[in-house]
Amino acid sequence: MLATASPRLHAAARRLSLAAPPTGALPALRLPRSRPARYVSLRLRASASASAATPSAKEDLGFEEMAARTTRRYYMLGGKGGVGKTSCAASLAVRFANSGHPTLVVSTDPAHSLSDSFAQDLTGGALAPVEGTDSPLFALEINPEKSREEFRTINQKNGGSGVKDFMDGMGLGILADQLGELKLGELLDTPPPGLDEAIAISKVIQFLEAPEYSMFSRIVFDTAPTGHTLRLLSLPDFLDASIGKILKLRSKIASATSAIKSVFGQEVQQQDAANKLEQLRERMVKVRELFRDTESTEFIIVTIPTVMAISESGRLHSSLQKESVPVRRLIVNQVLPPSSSDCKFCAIKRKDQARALDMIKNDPELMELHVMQAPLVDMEIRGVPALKFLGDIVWK
Ligand SMILES: Nc1ncnc2c1ncn2[C@@H]1O[C@H](COP(=O)(O)OP(=O)(O)OP(=O)(O)O)[C@@H](O)[C@H]1O
Repeated sequence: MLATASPRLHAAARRLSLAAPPTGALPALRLPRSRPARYVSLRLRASASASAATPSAKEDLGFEEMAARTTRRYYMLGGKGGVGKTSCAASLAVRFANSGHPTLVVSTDPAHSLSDSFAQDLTGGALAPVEGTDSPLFALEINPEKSREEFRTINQKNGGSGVKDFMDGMGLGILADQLGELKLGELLDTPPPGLDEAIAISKVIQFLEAPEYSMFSRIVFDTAPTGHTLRLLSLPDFLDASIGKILKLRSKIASATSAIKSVFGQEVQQQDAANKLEQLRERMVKVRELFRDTESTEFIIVTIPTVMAISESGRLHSSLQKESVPVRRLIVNQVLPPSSSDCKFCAIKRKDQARALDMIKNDPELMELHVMQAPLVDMEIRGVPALKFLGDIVWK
């Protein structure tokens, strides 16, 4: 038998499915119009140490450990496409909000599904309050296209062929070629996958530094599928190195050409572009630091019990370890619960799942993680009541 939701929950889900959120372009990040009326005191337990990147045998990694400490903590949920990252991230956010933490859940996945998950329109690019939790819960879908546009603007100012022609004309072609070798134009024109997500995360970090957002003690990220996340992690080092070189080169060029450029009125523009690049580099460094901060951040891998998904989770885990990103928990979603009356299809499916679950037990890296199983439930998980239902089962 599958994990069964109550008829009331089913009725609530049916009502929500009639109110699908509209889609549309997302404007820039805005502040929420009003603060939530209701605040409940934090029911927090004594502080528990969470500094280890891998769990020790004695460490209790239940939900209490996640809810302990009033200081801000970030949880990034990631994994293969379609395994249930959004459902798990949204259910964790609801669970935090119901245990006393003012919480923000952010989607940086270009294919947003937070709106669908909360059955609420979150497409405005602003923090949207989510109704129905004990403590404030806000949700935010960041538009990766916007981040990309912002990046392209830097390129337009920073020199495509215009700058090269200009430098050629001044006998500075060699330097222009050096710039070309760094593939700056290419990089800026077609930003590498993961860059838009990195910029989106850095934006969230940036605005969370403002005093009006200090109330959020738990930030849950619903990240893009595995490939993007891995590229995002290697991106800061790559950008750090290339932008560093570019800026050095640019200052050499600037000193040689400033007089002539000022005649053409380009000096200010160049400086502005250099500042923006430097700003971007700093932001990327911050994202990298956040991902690696064992005190405040944890990456939770979400998977399903299939050989393919678990193999990919193993690779994701290795890459995260290589990048020193703290990972301690693994969610196996959509597990068929035991049953005494299986149909043939279910019996075969169950055997397949058991084989896949054995892979975790036998994997030297994955076996070290705290494994949580989430059952396959008999309803679509949409809206706060359904997310609470899932969250209470998974986050124990
Ligand atoms: N435990 C579960 N039981 C039943 N249905 C589930 C469960 N977990 C997720 N689902 C359903 O599976 C679908 C995909 O889930 P979700 O959007 O959370 O996945 P995702 O990994 O975020 O997907 P994407 O990679 O496309 O963003 C949704 O329809 C969701 O309701």
